[in-house]
Amino acid sequence: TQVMAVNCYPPCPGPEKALGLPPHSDYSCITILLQNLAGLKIFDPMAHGGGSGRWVVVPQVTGVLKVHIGDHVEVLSNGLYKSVVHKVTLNEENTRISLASLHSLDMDDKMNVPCELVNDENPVRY
Ligand SMILES: O=C(O)CCC(=O)C(=O)O
Ligand SMILES: [Fe+2]
Repeated sequence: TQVMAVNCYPPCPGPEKALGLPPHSDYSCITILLQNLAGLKIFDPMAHGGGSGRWVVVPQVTGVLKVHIGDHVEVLSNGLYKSVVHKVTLNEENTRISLASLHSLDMDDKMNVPCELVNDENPVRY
C-alpha cells in the first residue's frame, strides 16, 4: 500500500521551544520524501562510536528525493537494517512543506523474519 502524507509546518518564532514532529520511525518499507526547506533531522546511533548518537540535518536540495527505510524492512531483515529515527524542527521565518510517500505491506499482511536470516548467532528478533 501507499500512503501520502502532506505536512505543513508554519513559521515559529521560538523553534527551540516547539517540535515540528517528535522523534519516530515510519512503519513503512520505504519512505520517499520531498521537502521545500531543511528541517528534517535523522538520528545516527553510531555517531561517536555508538555512544550517545547524534541528530543530523538532511540538507534541502531542489528536486532531490530523500529515501529512508522503515519498520517493515527492519523486521524483514531481522534487524540487519535499522528503521531510521527522524524528527522535524521548525523554521523561524518560513513555512515548511513536505510530501512523504510511505510504501508498505498491506494492512492485513503478516510478516515473518525469513528463516535464511536466523542461525545460532542471529536469533529471531521480532
Ligand atoms: O516533514 C518531514 O520531513 C517528515 C515527515 C515525516 O516524518 C512523516 O510524515 O512521517
Ligand atoms: Fe516519518
